[in-house]
Amino acid sequence: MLDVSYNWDQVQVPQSLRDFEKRWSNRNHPIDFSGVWRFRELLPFAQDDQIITIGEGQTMLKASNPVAQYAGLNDDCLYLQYEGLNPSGSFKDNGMTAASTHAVMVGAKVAACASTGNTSASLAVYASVAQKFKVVVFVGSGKIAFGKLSQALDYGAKTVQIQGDFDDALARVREVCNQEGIYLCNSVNPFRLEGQKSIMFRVLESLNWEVPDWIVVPGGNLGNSSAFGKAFMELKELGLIDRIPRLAIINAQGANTLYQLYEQEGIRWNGGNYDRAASTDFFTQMDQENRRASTLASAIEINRPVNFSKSLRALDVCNGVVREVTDQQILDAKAQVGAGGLGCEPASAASVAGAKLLKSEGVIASSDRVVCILTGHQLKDPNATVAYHSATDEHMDEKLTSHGVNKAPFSNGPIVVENDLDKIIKVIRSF
Ligand SMILES: Cc1ncc(COP(=O)(O)O)c(C=O)c1O
Repeated sequence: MLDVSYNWDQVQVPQSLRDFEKRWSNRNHPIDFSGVWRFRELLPFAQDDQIITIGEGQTMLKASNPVAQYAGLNDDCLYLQYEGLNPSGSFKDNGMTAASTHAVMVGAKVAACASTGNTSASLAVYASVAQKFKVVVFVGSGKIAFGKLSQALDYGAKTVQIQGDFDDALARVREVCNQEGIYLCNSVNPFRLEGQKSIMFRVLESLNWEVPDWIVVPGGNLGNSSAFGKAFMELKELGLIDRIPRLAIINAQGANTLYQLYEQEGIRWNGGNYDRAASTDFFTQMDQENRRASTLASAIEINRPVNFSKSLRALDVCNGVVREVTDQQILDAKAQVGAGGLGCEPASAASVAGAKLLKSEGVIASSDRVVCILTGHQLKDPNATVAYHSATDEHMDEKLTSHGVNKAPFSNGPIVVENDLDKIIKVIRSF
């Protein structure tokens, strides 16, 4: 795994974090307008005129009391960082602006990624805006939500649907990139993680540069969590913050490799000397048994996270914990996030389900300030949303039940009424 490291002595980092904020008023300046490049001195690998941006990172942090109550936290203690507001509808744009910039810097003519959907949507939009390189995306068959697939197709990416899941697609795209000299845009690309650090810069900025107690993030390929750990490590090193929040990474139960390795096998970063033999044995056994990830939160349906080692570093830096949540917990939390004002896709709601779980365990206190990252927009996966809300006591969607979702306590299904004014009014009055 490659890591980007800077010689900070040679970077003119603003002395006050507020200097980044001031750039916000400069709305006509494309680089200041970006919620990633506004912080460019903290990811200083490109010149201003090399940056490819579409105004990503105009996202917001919002306290949500309904969601706080659901998770068992006090009012004003739970915040949602809404990364679904990005141009392609997910956090991936934070990383893809950085990877696309680097791709053009090194003269790439073709870029590629494997994707559970959001990475491909994001790469496709940057390629269509930059018009400097072509894109090939690899997706597993039947494994991608339609909202996401439609984006890749519409932005003109060549889409290769291979028989297999995300883990298969990623293994193949890495081979293809090596063999064909194609620029790889999965989060194994360290420049992507540089862009994703900015999610934490914006969280801190929104909290008036006060460090929260917890950051809770869904874990799939573990790029976000790795980037967040690096962001806090560097901010502390630069003297821009004086303490580091705790990090909770939340796996879906059906894709819980990190949970198993960190919480059950007890593997720790240990200054970089983590127990490689134990993790290699784990993955070898996984291959021998052909164990496949399976969750309705398709964005995190990943069993072989490429950023495993970097996430161990992040957990070390942030005194972190890892938890697993069921698809039932994820979809219930998702419905609460939606009803609380900011819709998200299933994977994102793992963060809220995880915060609730950690509160019930007493790991998170009810007065802790907790930031849950909503990684993707609600419209990415409407099938999951409609299936949950259409559930009744008599009928549950088969796809839900096959993933252990047997009830929908927060469903809000459509009410069927005859086309008759009196009957419609009767129904409305019954609300
Ligand atoms: C919506 C959403 N949430 C979470 C993740 C997982 O993020 P990471 O791979 O950085 O752990 C993804 C990755 O595809 C995603 O699309």
